[in-house]
Formats: sequence, C-alpha cells, structure tokens
Amino acid sequence: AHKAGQLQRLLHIPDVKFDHDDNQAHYISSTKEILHKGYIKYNKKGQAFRIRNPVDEGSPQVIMSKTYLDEVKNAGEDLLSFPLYSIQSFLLRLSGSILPSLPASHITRIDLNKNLGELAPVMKDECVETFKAMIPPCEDWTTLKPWDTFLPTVARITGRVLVGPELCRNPEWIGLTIQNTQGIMKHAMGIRAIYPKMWQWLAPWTYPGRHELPALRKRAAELLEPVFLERVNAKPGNEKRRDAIQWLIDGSGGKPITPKEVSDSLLFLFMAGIHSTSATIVSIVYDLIAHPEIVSELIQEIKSVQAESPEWSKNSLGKLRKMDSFMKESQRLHPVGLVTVQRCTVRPHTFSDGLHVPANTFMMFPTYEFTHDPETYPDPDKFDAWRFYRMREAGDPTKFHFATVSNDSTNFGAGFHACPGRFFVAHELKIILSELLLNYDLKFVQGTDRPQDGHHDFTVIPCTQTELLIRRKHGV
Ligand code: HEM
Repeated sequence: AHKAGQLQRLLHIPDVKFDHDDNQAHYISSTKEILHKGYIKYNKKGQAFRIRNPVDEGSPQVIMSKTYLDEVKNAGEDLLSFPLYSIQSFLLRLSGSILPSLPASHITRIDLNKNLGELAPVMKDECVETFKAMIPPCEDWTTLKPWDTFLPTVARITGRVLVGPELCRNPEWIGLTIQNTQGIMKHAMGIRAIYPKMWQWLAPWTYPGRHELPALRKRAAELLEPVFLERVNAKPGNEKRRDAIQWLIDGSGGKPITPKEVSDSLLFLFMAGIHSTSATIVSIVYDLIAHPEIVSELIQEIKSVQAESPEWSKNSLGKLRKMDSFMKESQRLHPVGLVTVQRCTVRPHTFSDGLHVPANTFMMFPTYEFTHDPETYPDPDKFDAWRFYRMREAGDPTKFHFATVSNDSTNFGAGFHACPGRFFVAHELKIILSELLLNYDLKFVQGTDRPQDGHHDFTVIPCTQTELLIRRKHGV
C-alpha cells in the first residue's frame, strides 16, 4: 500500500523510461541515458521528470530542471533536507550506521577552511612520505595501479589533516574508515534484499548484519580515546593542535563530549571525503597521460610559482591557474556522480510554478547534463584543459575555479550544503599533482587510450584495474 501510495502521489510528474529492457539492471548500468533523455525532453523546457528508483521501487526519484535550483538552494532544512535524503536512501537509522554529522560539516566549513594555508606544507610532507612508501624510486619504468596508489595517498593526506599523525598512519584506523564507508552501502543493500519496505523497521532487531556497523564504531572510538584524552587534559597554555579532533572538541562549547561522538563525526568526514577525492585524482591522472601536450605547460607553471614561493601556501596554490582549470575540466568530463543536490521533502511543497511534491520525495539535479549542455559549455564532449582558464581570463577572475559552485557548475552541490571540503580538495589535488609532475614520468601500459569509466546507478567510477607505467625522473 505504501509503495502504491508514494507512486500515486507523483503520477502528475511525467516519467521517463527505457524504450526497451525497462528493467532494474538496465537502470543500474545506464542511468546516464535515461537522464539525458529526460533532460532533453523535459528539463530543457523547465519541467521536472520522474524516473524509477532501482534500489527502492516505492520511491521514484524526481529529476529537477535548473529553473528550480534557486528555490531549492533557498529552502530551509525543515522543507528540503540533505541529511534526511542520506538517512532515507542509505537506511542509516536501520543499519546502526553513523548519521550525517552537523558538527563535522560545521568544522569543515569554518575551521578546516580557515587553516588551509598553514596546513599546506604538512600535506605536502605527508604526500612525499606516502609516495616514498608507494612508488618504487626507480628510474626505469615500473607498473603501478593508480587506484591502489592514490586511495592510500588520499587517505593519509586527508587523515593527517583530520586526525593528526598518530591515527592517520594507524592501519587499523584506516581499515575502519574504509570498512565503514563500504559497510553503509553493503547493509543498505542487505536490508533491502531481506525486507519489503513495510517491514524494514524490524531490521534493528532482526537483521543478521545489525551488529557490524555499531561494533566498528565502538572500535573506532576506542582507538581515538587516548588521543582524545590527551587533548581534553592538555594544560591550558599548550599550543593547540590543528586538526578535526581538536576542532570538534573545541566546537562543543564546553558541553561534555565523548570519544564516540568525536569518532562518529570523523567517520562521517572520512566517508564524505576519501572515496570521492581518490576517484577524482585517478581520473585526473588518466587525463594527464591522455593529453601529454599539457604536461610541459603545467610543469612550467609549477616551477614559476615555486620560484617565487618555494613552500606551498594558500596564495601560491591559488596561482596554479592552469592546473586548476585542467582539474575542473577533468571533473566536468569524469565526475564522481551524475546527479548532485539530492534532497528529501520533509513536508508537502508546491514550487512557485505550481509543481507539487508530496512529503518524502527524493529530488535531485542532473549535474552531468548541466555540465554537458552545449549552450553552457561549447563542444561539451571535447577535453579542453584550459577551458576554465580562458573563462577566468576573459570574464570574471574570481569565478570558474575548481572549487567554485554556481548554477552551471554543481559537481560540489549547491547552496548551504555545497561541499564544505571542496577548497581543501583543491589544495590536496594540486599538491599531489605537483609532486607527480615534478618527479615522475607516466604512461599507459598499452597504447594511449584512456580507460573508460564504470557506471553504477548515479555513481561514476574510474577504472580501478588499469595499470600505468611510472619512472622517477632522472636526477631529481
Ligand atoms: C572530489 C572530492 C569531493 C566531492 C566531488 C564532493 C562532493 C560533495 C557533494 C556533491 C556534496 C553534497 C552537496 C549538496 O548536496 O549540495 C558534499 C557534501 C559534503 N562534503 Fe564533499 N566532496 C568531496 C570531498 C570532500 C572532502 C575531502 C570532505 C572533508 C574533508 C568533504 C566533506 C563534505 C561534507 C561534510 C558534506 C556535507 C555538507 C552538509 O551537509 O552541509 N567532501 N560533497
């Protein structure tokens, strides 16, 4: 009854389907086609459309046109909620998972961003150390799987900034953060496989995997506890550490806070940050190798910036304008998701043009289509490394940065919830790329073909199996 109910309430929104093989598997492998079809047929005319939700048949998804973006950005949390979307779509309250953490988003938005400049040299040191451990120091070509190299690199650099040197290199901590991210997906699927929607509420009592995520969270809190106690018991005059543990403790405003609360917030940040950044750098590396003509210009830019300021800072990283443009173009062509700005309606709502959506509706925007619309990005399928560099030079130099969000550039979301980690990501990627470009040569094992992305539902995954050849540059 529930299933029919929600669908019934959305029947006034046109649905878009496959002309043939309109089945679950086709949705999971080819959502991109459906989004394109609906974008052309409805979104371009300012209308929303509805598509099947392959993992939750009872909750169709509404794909909004750009004309609704400002209204969605301005809507309060009591009307359109991002945390509620995550809770409902990943069944977070049923699997024993962490929940979206407001304090974690807050300290990323405020404290991490305030400290970015000072953290840049620390991030570079961690990158150099990780490369030493991961890449053979050989001046002959050796093979390397970029996913297996850059996932740990990103985990360590991000970890260094979020949890400091003690935990960021602790293999058990790193393992827990990865298992937590994977476990959330696994258990949402597990619960859906066992229970029809109307019986899912039983999962916290009867689902066989219900103890896994809580046990993992408990262990993470135990690992954090000694570091946590050191911080809370530190003498008042001691210099404070610059990391998320400290900011979360300080942000509690003197209210008692437990290691578990802090470690849950940290697990949330690792979930938001590691996989997305790793996938992005792997795509960037593939594009770098596929377009060797841009390498020397990038190296020249790094060297001229470093000649003025040898140590990375907010200012010097900001001067890597060509690199910034190249990164944004790579993300435009190879994003980590086809849709962003996912929201769930808390109560029924009627938009200003009369579109009515009931409570509990999943809505989202087709970012891939926005960033491949020839009216906004001429020749949209062409890789043009300096596209955004030229837009900055010709137009407004404060716009079109990698970390800029606008109604034409929504890979980091939009409005209040737009990714607060995006400025950090821009720094991290520039530091990793500079290290690679200055010290290593790279090429594909066979030919020069860039590996294709994988697609699963709305997720885009760069090929994790491709092998590259790498060698240390002579004499560096
Ligand atoms: C390339 C890497 C990344 C991408 C593509 C990405 C993308 C996104 C997107 C699309 C959202 C949702 C925005 C919206 O719906 O309006 C988001 C939210 C968020 N991201 Fe990122 N992100 C990345 C890396 C990171 C990192 C490294 C961190 C932390 C250090 C982070 C922390 C967060 C947090 C805390 C939120 C929730 C914000 C809120 O609810 O207000 N992200 N991110």
